[in-house]
Amino acid sequence: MGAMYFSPEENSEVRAAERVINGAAVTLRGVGKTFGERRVLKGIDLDIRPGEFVAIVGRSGCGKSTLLRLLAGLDAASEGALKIDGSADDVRIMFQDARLLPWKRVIDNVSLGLAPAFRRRAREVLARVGLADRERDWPAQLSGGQRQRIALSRALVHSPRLLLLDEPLGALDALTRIEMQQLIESLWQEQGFTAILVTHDVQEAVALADRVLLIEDGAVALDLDIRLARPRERASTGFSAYEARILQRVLEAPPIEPSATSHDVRTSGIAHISFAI
Ligand SMILES: Nc1ncnc2c1ncn2[C@@H]1O[C@H](COP(=O)(O)OP(=O)(O)OP(=O)(O)O)[C@@H](O)[C@H]1O
Repeated sequence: MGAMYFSPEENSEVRAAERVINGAAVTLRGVGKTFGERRVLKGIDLDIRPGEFVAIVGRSGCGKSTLLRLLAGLDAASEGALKIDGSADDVRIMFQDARLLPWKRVIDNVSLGLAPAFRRRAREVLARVGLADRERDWPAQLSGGQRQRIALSRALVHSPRLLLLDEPLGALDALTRIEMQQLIESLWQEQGFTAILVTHDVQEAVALADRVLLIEDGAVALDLDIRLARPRERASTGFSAYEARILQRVLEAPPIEPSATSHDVRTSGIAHISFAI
């Protein structure tokens, strides 16, 4: 039998089928969030498949972090239902700042909350992110990029089924950022978790995500599948076309008025979050 050739789209689907899928499914129905008079998120319906990599983009203040906080269970929705197929312990979140404990060594930061028997696992994860030799260091002895690798290790040591990433690479220089993107992509491919990444960087969204969501005026204004083979070639025409399309759509949206308030929320339903085992 001759060799089989796949178009980039088909190739991407074949690779997805080969991946270990260990991720949690996420379902949102009519999810909204109101702060005082301001209705930040309105009636969001969303189905995220196990193992999917979703990027969320949108103008500053559109509600990206709010949505992630609801998914992490750090905040409660004001309306609607949010369901994550797994337990609360299956969900981990990573922020722009590493939030390491300065008085604990690297290894102790990574194994925080773990029984001593799991220290070996912490060492394995540190080795995987390339920092095995820094386990006895204090966080202050590390660079920003290294600290984010530690934060990533601290999330991964728990083998999450849903990893939430809130602009985790926002403070890094361009080169470190690309290296970290590659690391996150390969860890996601190896471990099969569902990933939801909030980012201001449309190129980062296209480089990493199966699907890019644009939040605008509190709702999902664009839900776009990225059908490009991995690893993605940033200089390719297909890549640039996706990037241009998303960027153009973001720029079409009117800037968010800081004073904009709205809408009567008194009729909204009861907030609900549940984890199905
Ligand atoms: N705890 C809070 N109390 C009151 N208002 C809040 C709170 N958290 C967020 N908001 C408001 O909700 C809106 C959305 O904020 P959010 O942080 O989700 O935006 P974002 O899209 O992540 O912005 P950025 O890209 O700038 O980080 C903003 O108007 C913000 O002021």
